[in-house]
Amino acid sequence: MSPRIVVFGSGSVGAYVGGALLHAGADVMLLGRERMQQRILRHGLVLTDLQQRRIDLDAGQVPYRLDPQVLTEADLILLTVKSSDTEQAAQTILQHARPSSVVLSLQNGVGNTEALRRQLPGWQVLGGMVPFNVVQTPDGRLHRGTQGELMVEASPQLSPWLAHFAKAGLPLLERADFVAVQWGKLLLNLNNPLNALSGLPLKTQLSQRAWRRCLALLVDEALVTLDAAGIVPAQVAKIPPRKLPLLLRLPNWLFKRIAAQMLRIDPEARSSMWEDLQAGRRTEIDYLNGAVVALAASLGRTVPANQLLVDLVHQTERGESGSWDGAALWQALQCAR
Ligand SMILES: NC(=O)C1=CN([C@@H]2O[C@H](COP(=O)(O)OP(=O)(O)OC[C@H]3O[C@@H](n4cnc5c(N)ncnc54)[C@H](OP(=O)(O)O)[C@@H]3O)[C@@H](O)[C@H]2O)C=CC1
Ligand SMILES: CC(C)(CO)C(=O)C(=O)O
Repeated sequence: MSPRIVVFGSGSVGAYVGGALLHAGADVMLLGRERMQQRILRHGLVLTDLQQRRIDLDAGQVPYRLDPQVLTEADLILLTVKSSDTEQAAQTILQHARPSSVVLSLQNGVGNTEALRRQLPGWQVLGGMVPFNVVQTPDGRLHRGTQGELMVEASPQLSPWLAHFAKAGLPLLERADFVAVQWGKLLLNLNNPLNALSGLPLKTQLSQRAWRRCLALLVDEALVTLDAAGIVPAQVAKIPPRKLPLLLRLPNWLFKRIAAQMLRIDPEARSSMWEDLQAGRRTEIDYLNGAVVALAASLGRTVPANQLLVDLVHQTERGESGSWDGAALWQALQCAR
């Protein structure tokens, strides 16, 4: 019997990765909530990407479960809940899964693997990083709108699954410097609140210099903080972290020529935080820009631009604030500094 994968928290990323593995013949169970189950019952599981690839799975072919009991059969648990659900998910794993199962977090943020290790002492917990974007489209697809390869913390425990991921078109790039990878990804995720507050698709938002200047400020603050903490972020995209602020500040015509890679984004793509605000869910702001605020505070420093974004997103979660335009936010960030 081939080892079983359970994707715990099968929303945008989980159902996309799980669906691709299922299509490639892996033994996969999707564990999630009613919202995604209903979507799959209505539309099937349809995966598309910016290279026009399409996978169509009928609802009957997709084992989507709501009962965490399925964790008892898991050899590999792919954790894809949002960061605020990690602690509860760890308790559920502890209650139902076998301690011999491997837990691979595919979440954003720098604290999830540590939180899991704290709550699952003695378990094999590994970090993973999803570089690409997945959105749920109104016509029922899960659409991957950007490129990049999955990175995972190097471990022999993953060897039974490497071939399955490769066959699914999602090869796992093993990295020994995983904390650096997580911080490298977090620098890119500093754009999540900007994208969410702009209400614009990622490509449109990043095409506007005002928004890029806001992002450059957030990245500047994070880089200074990481330097002070002795953390060197890894390069996880085409552009090295240190060059990012300079490139982001370029005028539109030059940015489009020099950083064309950054705009190789499907017009449909939006950040996961935009999806959260649309669905009226709690966002991951405390785990993204909030992680920079917390690291700075631990060093007796402040990062006013990132702090302002944390505050604005919380206001928006409470319905006290709406969307912004880039120039107005740029002004507000300048005032905050
Ligand atoms: N979307 C993207 O493009 C990317 C996302 N990521 C990261 O991946 C992680 C997942 O993001 P994403 O897929 O967008 O999030 P989603 O909110 O789309 O998916 C998470 C799913 O987990 C479900 N869930 C939460 N708790 C439980 C539980 N206890 N039992 C069962 N199901 C549960 C949620 O249900 P419900 O909503 O009903 O609560 C939801 O369907 C995040 O850390 C995100 O930052 C990384 C790269 C790209
Ligand atoms: C891929 C990326 C950076 C897209 O914004 C993301 O991680 C997210 O939406 O959470």
